[in-house]
Amino acid sequence: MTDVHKRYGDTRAVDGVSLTVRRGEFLGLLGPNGAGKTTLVEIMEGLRQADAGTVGVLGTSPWPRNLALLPRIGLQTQASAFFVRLTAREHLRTVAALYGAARDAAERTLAMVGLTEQGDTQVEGLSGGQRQRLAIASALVHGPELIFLDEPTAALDPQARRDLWQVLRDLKGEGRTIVYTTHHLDEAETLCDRVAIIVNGRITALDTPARLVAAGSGNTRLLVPADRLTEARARELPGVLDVQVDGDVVVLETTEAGPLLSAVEAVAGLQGVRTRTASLEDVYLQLTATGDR
Ligand SMILES: Nc1ncnc2c1ncn2[C@@H]1O[C@H](COP(=O)(O)OP(=O)(O)OP(=O)(O)O)[C@@H](O)[C@H]1O
Repeated sequence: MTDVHKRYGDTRAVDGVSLTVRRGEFLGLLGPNGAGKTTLVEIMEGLRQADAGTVGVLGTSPWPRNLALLPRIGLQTQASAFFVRLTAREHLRTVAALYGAARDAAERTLAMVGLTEQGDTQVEGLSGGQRQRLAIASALVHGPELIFLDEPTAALDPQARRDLWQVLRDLKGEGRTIVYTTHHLDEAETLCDRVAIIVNGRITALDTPARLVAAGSGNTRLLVPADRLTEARARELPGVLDVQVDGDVVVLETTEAGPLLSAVEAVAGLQGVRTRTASLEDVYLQLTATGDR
């Protein structure tokens, strides 16, 4: 897409975005609530019309609504619709039939998202996380080339989240293209080939997680139990750039971890002290700190 704009009244939800997703790529869209991620994805999906700019999906235009694209893309949105009176299996078979997918596709996809045991449960009797997995299954059942997932792991418990990561890795391994939004930065760092950080309708960073982290702050953080070091005392230590109290730890930021560790050892001892190098979350917080929320 090139120079895409979308306004709602005075709100510039998408404000001049140019972005190319490569085939087989796993692209993460990150950004604060209201940054414009969903609007951007809905434009790519053909669910919303851009005010300006050009959009191409799998070599064709998604708007006006392009029926030929539907079998080739899979969508899971934050407001996925279900046939609530059907069982999970019946729901998925119905979706599979709508797309003309192979007969065994529903069963395979149920297993893929770990819902085989819930196959005979009515959709309205599924838990929030199970419904979310069914929504993901509905996006995948017809084997689409391009998959859009909007916060797919939001309602999932830690084990289900890890299981879905594996499903996503397998899909990528099959050569499928995945565009997904998430607020889990650890997840984006592990899964995505590239991430785009969106603030106020604009892409403020777009690169591999490793390069974004390397280009961000190279600072190291020392985490010291708060019962052993006060914030004021921490600020007096040599080489400390910043101090923050985060629950029961004092976080000291420095470029020179060695001398600071020695100073911390002298005043507080090293028991329970941890170090943490920069992560995608640190870069994200830096880039989004000045954005209006
Ligand atoms: N249908 C709409 N009508 C009016 N304003 C809208 C509409 N949809 C979104 N907006 C506004 O556009 C901006 C971008 O919203 P969008 O849902 O795209 O953000 P998002 O990044 O997906 O947020 P979240 O992380 O909360 O899902 C917000 O300010 C939102 O209030």
